[in-house]
Amino acid sequence: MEAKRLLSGKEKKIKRKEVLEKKKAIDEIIKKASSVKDHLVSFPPFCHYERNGLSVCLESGLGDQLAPPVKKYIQNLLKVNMEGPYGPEWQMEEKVKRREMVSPEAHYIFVRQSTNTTSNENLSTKSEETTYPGQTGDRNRLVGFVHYRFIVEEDIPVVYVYELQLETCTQRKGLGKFLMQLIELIARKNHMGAVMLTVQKANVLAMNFYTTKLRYVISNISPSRVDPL
Ligand SMILES: CC(=O)SCCNC(=O)CCNC(=O)[C@H](O)C(C)(C)COP(=O)(O)OP(=O)(O)OC[C@H]1O[C@@H](n2cnc3c(N)ncnc32)[C@H](O)[C@@H]1OP(=O)(O)O
Repeated sequence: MEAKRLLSGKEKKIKRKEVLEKKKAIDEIIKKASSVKDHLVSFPPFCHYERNGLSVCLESGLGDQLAPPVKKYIQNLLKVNMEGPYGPEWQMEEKVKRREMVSPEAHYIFVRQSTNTTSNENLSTKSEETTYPGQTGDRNRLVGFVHYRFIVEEDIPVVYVYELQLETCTQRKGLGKFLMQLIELIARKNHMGAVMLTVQKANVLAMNFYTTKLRYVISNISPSRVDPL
């Protein structure tokens, strides 16, 4: 049996007030989290990652404060990593990503590898192979980044991971998992209800990383639930 009772004018007013108060509280949470310039400060053990032959340090950044060589680096790494999975859609997507990159809402965690921490000749060869524009000769060269934002999805404040991008030489060394753990800690500390992200179905390795390794589940509002093709 389906039953319902229409609300009186007074009840409707109370309900509307409750909804507005909830929205205001969520907006405040987002505003507060977004106003923090450097989320890494709260998690000192996450400033360095030394495992599996990898030695890197992390630093924070903001979309509207990126230096030109860093912007170039981001664009280039995105092209290297994402042109394949996006296929013919890449040209359009690249323009979208360029706009997203510099948004004042964009928070970044940059991964830098100190080139003089290794005496390994192979690594210096590798860094030559993967030299990206704007960082030739840089002693602490960039090797990856996370772009995340604090937004509201389905009335819930969430950390949305726009990009997690690592250079090939730093992949499969646990760094991606480490960065996502940091994002989850940032989410919890800032009272977010979830961590969300979008992965192209064609990006099989990343799908596997999020769903199998990190046990992320497909959201009810995912386009893939509406259009499973
Ligand atoms: C929201 C988004 O940003 S979607 C786009 C994600 N980014 C990309 O696709 C860019 C290219 N890829 C990358 O930058 C990285 O490989 C990431 C972010 C996908 C994963 O980060 P990594 O540091 O490589 O992952 P990490 O080492 O922590 O975990 C690896 C696990 O992910 C899966 N995985 C990652 N790379 C691979 C691979 N090349 N082949 C098979 N499985 C892989 C496996 O389950 C693997 O577990 P295992 O090594 O124990 O077998």
